[in-house]
Amino acid sequence: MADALKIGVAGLGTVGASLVRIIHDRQESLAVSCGRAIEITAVSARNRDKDRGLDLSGVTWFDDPVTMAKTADIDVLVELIGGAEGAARAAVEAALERGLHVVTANKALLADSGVELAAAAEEKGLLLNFEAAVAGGIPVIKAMRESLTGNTISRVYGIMNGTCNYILTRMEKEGLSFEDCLKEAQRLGYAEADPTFDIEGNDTAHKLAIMTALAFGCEISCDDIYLEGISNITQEDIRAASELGYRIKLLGVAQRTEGGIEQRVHPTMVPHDTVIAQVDGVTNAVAIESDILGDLLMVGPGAGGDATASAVLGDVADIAKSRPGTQTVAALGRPAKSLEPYRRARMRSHEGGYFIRLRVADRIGVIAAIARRMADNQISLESIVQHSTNGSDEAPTKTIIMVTHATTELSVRNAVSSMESDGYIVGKPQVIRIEKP
Ligand SMILES: NC(=O)C1=CN([C@@H]2O[C@H](COP(=O)(O)OP(=O)(O)OC[C@H]3O[C@@H](n4cnc5c(N)ncnc54)[C@H](O)[C@@H]3O)[C@@H](O)[C@H]2O)C=CC1
Ligand SMILES: N[C@@H](CC=O)C(=O)O
Ligand code: NA
Repeated sequence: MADALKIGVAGLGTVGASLVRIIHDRQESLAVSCGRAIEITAVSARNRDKDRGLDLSGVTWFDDPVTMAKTADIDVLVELIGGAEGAARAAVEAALERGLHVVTANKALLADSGVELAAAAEEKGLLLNFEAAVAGGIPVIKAMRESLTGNTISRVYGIMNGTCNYILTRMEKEGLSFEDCLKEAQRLGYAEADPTFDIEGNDTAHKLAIMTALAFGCEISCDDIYLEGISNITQEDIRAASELGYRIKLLGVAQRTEGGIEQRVHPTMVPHDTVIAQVDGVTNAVAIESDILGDLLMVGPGAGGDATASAVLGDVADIAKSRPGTQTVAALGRPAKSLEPYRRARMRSHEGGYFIRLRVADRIGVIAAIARRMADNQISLESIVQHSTNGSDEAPTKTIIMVTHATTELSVRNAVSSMESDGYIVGKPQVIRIEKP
């Protein structure tokens, strides 16, 4: 049997601790599958004294992951710290500089610097593997960068954040509050260290940016993503969606349009009878539409220690099975130098259906005024429903819920802003895009 593959694990939190435990428990079967043993020879985390229930005997401890990357007796750095800057980035850069393969689950880092890191790895014939960075345990990166080679991809979309899907599911099914669901997602190890990244959509944007580069062969451009999170989704929206035959999901969508590549992350209404609408809890789903294969939908665990560690382990195993000089899988599916510049399609040109919920003053002529503003902007309505009077006796209000036929983002923005200027709207209008799989 070949020499053991020596790995150094930086970060022993939710994912790192699961990975160490799994490798320890499955040493023999891994050695058989990979044709060589996988040995953890070094680890680094913030707190050496914390009891993680791990057997770290014979493993060298480093307080500083960068020192580990530069000096430890390892072939692979596994970075499970997180964050686009700081220790995670410095450790990955140091590892590549030193000629070590890298496995990371860090989508924030890849969304920020994936192209540079991919180029650095390729220059040295190293593997930069990051299956866990998108949709946790689901093998979407492997599918995109290997299995779909030769396909022209027209759209990639999906539920890519377990925390948000968990929150939306429990709010809908159990009527729980947003805050309680988020706390539970944190307790279960699904959320990011800063959960705003989850609920405001940044984490989905990081993942989408990586998927866009793989799908369309372009540079990663996370800053160009239209971004809306789920923090202003209310029980009222969830109920209204359900009455109309939809469920609300936080989707990341990247699609080729005449104007360029459209990238957007926002709460989305998906028809109740579609597979993606039925994906609940921490489960993720990624749909890839391509010309040779057709439509592919991958569904599975999107977050959590073991599910994520499974993807990390798969990446490590790929390195164990590879042989020096045969590292041919480019990190972003094609040589980093051949990636095209990202050409952004403007969000205002986005076409689709819209759900619009308005609270309006309950007075004569308001419905007619709303209908006029929609017509002024060439928006055709699929349905308009007026809900019972609310507000106070002195200032009664009612809720209007509209679903539009396909229109443009610009038309909807203009219509809503005209209605706001008309002066009968109370509070902030809610606008949710509809996606038809
Ligand atoms: N938790 C999940 O379900 C998933 C997480 N990820 C990604 O995996 C990575 C790790 O996530 P978690 O395990 O959830 O995070 P975590 O917060 O549970 O663990 C982070 C670990 O990094 C260590 N660390 C932080 N700063 C350090 C420093 N300066 N030096 C040395 N160690 C340091 C901490 O001590 C801790 O052991 C992140 O990039 C995250 O986005 C990806 C997919 C799923
Ligand atoms: N916080 C992320 C973890 C996995 O990427 C999520 O909830 O999906
Ligand atoms: Na994955």
